[in-house]
Amino acid sequence: MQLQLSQLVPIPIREKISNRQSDVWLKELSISRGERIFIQAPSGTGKTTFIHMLYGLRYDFDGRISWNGKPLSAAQREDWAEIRQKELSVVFQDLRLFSDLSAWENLEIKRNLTNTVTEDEMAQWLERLGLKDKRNSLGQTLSYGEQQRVAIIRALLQPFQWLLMDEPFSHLDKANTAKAAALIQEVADRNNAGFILVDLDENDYFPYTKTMML
Ligand SMILES: Nc1ncnc2c1ncn2[C@@H]1O[C@H](COP(=O)(O)OP(=O)(O)OP(=O)(O)O)[C@@H](O)[C@H]1O
Repeated sequence: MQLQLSQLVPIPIREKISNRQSDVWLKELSISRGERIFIQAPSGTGKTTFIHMLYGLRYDFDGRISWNGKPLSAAQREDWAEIRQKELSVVFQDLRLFSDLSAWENLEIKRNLTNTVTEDEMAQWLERLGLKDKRNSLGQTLSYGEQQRVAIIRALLQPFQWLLMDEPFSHLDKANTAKAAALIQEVADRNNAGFILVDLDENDYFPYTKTMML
C-alpha cells in the first residue's frame, strides 16, 4: 500500500503553514510500503490534523492523498471500513478507549474483529507492557500512560500495512517507551508493515528509514 501526497495543505492552517519550511505540506511525496517514517513538528503545526487526514477523518484540505494510487476523495464509507480493518491502523493522540470498559474488554473488542492475535498472545503483550495487574481496571481508572499502552496494544490487534502513531509515547517513561517500541517493531515486522510516527522532538525510538519536518 503506497502513500502519495500531492500539494497537500489543511485549509484551516494554510496561512500558518505558508510561513514554514516543510517536507510534507505543499510537496510531492511518495512513501513505499514498509517505510518507517518519523515526522517532527512543534506543537500546533498540524501533526494531529495530518494523521486524521491520512485516516480519512478530515477532508478540509486542498491537494491529494492517494493510497495505492486511489485518491482518498474517491473512497466510499465501505472502502474505509475495509482499509481500516485490514490495511491501516492508528494510535490516536487522544487514545479513544472506552472509559467504562476494562483494559481487557477494550482490547477484546478489537481482537474479535479480526482474530489475527490469540488471546494468549494478547495477554503476553499486556504483561510485556507492564499491564498484567491492570487487565480488569476500567479505562477511566487507568493513568494516561497506562491507557496509552492499552491503545498501542489495541492498534496491533489487526492486520495492517501501515500504522499511524500520534505522539504515542508522550506519557511513558524511557523504560516503558522502549518496551512499547520493541513490541510495535516486532508486530510491524511480522506484518511486513511500515509506520508513520508524528512527534514533537527528535527521538531514537525506532531506526527510521526517513525523517521529515512537517
Ligand atoms: N477544524 C479546525 N478548524 C480550525 N483550526 C483547526 C482545526 N483543527 C485544528 N486546527 C488548528 O490547527 C492547528 C494544528 O492543530 P493540530 O492539533 O493538528 O496540531 P499538532 O501539531 O498535533 O499539535 P500538538 O503537538 O499540540 O498536539 C492548531 O492551531 C489548531 O487550533
